[in-house]
Amino acid sequence: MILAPEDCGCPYQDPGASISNSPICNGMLLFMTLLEGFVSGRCRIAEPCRRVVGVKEADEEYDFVVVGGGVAGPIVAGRLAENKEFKVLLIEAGGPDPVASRVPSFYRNFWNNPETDWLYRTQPGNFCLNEKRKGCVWPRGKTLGGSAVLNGMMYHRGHAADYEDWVKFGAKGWSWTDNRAYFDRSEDNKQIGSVAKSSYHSTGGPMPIQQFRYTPPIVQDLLRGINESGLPVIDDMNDPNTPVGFTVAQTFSNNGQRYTTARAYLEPESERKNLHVLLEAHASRVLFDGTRANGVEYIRKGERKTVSATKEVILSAGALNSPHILLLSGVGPKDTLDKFEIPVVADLPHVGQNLLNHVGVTLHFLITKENNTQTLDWADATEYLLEGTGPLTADGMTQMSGVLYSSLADKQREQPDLQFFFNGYYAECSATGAVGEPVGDCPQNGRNITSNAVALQPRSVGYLTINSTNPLEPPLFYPKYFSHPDDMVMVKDGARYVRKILESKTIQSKYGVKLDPSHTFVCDKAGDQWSDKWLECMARVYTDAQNHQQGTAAISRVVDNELRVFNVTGKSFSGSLRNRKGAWCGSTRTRRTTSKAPPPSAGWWITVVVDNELVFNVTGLRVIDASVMPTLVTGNPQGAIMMVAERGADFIKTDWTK
Ligand SMILES: Cc1cc2nc3c(=O)[nH]c(=O)nc-3n(C[C@H](O)[C@H](O)[C@H](O)COP(=O)(O)OP(=O)(O)OC[C@H]3O[C@@H](n4cnc5c(N)ncnc54)[C@H](O)[C@@H]3O)c2cc1C
Repeated sequence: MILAPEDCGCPYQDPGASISNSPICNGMLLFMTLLEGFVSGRCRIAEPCRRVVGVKEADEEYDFVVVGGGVAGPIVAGRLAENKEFKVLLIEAGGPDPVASRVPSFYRNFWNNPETDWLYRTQPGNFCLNEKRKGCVWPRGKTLGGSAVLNGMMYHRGHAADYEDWVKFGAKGWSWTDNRAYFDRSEDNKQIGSVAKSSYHSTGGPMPIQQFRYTPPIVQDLLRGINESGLPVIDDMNDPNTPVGFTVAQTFSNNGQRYTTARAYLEPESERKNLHVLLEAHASRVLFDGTRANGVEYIRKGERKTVSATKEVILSAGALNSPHILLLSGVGPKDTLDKFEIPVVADLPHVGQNLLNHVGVTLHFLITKENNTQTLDWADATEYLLEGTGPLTADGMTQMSGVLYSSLADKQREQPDLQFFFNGYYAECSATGAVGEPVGDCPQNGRNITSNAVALQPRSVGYLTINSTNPLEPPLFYPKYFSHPDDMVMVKDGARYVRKILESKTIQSKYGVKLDPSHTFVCDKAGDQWSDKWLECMARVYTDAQNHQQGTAAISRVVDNELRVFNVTGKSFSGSLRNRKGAWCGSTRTRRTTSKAPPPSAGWWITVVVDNELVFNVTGLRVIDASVMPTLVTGNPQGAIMMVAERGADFIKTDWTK
């Protein structure tokens, strides 16, 4: 019965990138291809009638052009298109949201796949040394849905103190209280009254939030072990009354399926005619008339094309790509632009700076009381296809997380600076679907799991820059991990908590967990296991470069409080930002400036009084994504990025509906 595709009442649509290319299931083509075919044949998963597959070609002109269909872009485009007067284009470099990625257990199947991942790596340094000095791997989603197609789906809003830090950084009007309504606007919490309380969650937004339908037994045992270790077990990481503790996280999911913002906020072109989605279109630069952004150049099927934006261009290409596009467009540090002979539109020294990311150590363990077998089998696959339940509805141990204070944390602020992740028991691959199929060709005693201890407030700050003017050549990423000694202190503190948990009575008696010698041997000479020196060696070799990059076009450095790109050029000044009618519309700032920009030819602008002279901002250009978040949120960032996108869309709508 499960073999036959269902009749969904709409023609079959492109299912997007396939898991058959997944490097993680190398050599398991037959079973994985069959399973994927069955998944694509289920109406409630593939939803062909609701599928966004993109327009064949873009029109010549739109009111708004949004670049990047990841987490932020679909929210911005979807919210703008709610106004029927606006004509909106969303440009995405990758293809459609892969249907198979809706199966939560295929969490890792789209990593390292050139069809869905930008395949980024950092520049090498004294970290990620297991990668043979080639830097760290940074998976980044290249598909409609963006990095949310590759991510662990954990929903976290951060802590109130995070947004106090934003305000301290200069992001006026971005406190927890200011942001709260926009978190609420996006959320449709399915567990209010059980796991979540209505006082800090909401319903009715486009994004479904809930725990997965399946939790592997080891997760419950880990929570028992955590309790035995005297560490807190809590219901909800978003409850401000329990700022630290471990739990089964709530996720961006519904009915056993992953939800991206592309799925939650976009509708097919047939239903929303004023929103076009252009897929497989790589935006190469923003086009300007003077300092006014008026379009985007993109590369599609090997051809360079342009599209006009009569009102605004919005960059939502993520913290690694939005600054890249800015630099290629002549918005960035003048010396860099001069070096590559890119005409300077705005000398903004902070573009690409302030590259922040959580960082930690991955510790490898063996469960000695179990064999290393595949978690995915026919029975689980059938259960998922027929009932929408079972191990395929979850991402194994990844659904569990916790946050704690390191020895450096300021507990008064209730801002934890450590986060913990656990990995294993993924129902992601199988060659035959047989129960108990061994993992790999060489049978091994002991199941592999890992745990990560991560610093949420690292002091090391990186940067990115360009290596060429070729838009298809990736930027250079310098994360500068562990360049500040505090970061290592936090990571070591975290690793010791992991030890405590995995050495707890329940975990030892049921699973017999021990460190995996095939990984620890590298640091044998550094010192005794768990000693300071050994931990430092482990952190530098098995660096956990998280995927929470933020800050590269930060509010108050690159964009103003309403996410408009600055172009304050001229002399040092201290003045107020006013609109054409003279109304005050922004905070005063003082900065060194170099040259004067010509007035924009059309559209709105903000004037700035500079020693009695008038200069004009870059107009018609905003950045709305993780790039603008000036300091790290202490938790998984997608929830906060969604809040930023909701606010950004609101700023634009307010400006253009006056
Ligand atoms: C493996 C992994 C696990 C994660 N786990 C979690 C988690 O559990 N919870 C959580 O909250 N966060 C998690 N994150 C982080 C989260 O996914 C990101 O922070 C978030 O997706 C960033 O959103 P964004 O909109 O800024 O960028 P993205 O989601 O990366 O979207 C950017 C989009 O722009 C497109 N794009 C880029 N350049 C161009 C161009 N030149 N032209 C056209 N399009 C372009 C990209 O293809 C992409 O679709 C994880 C991330 C990864 C990679």
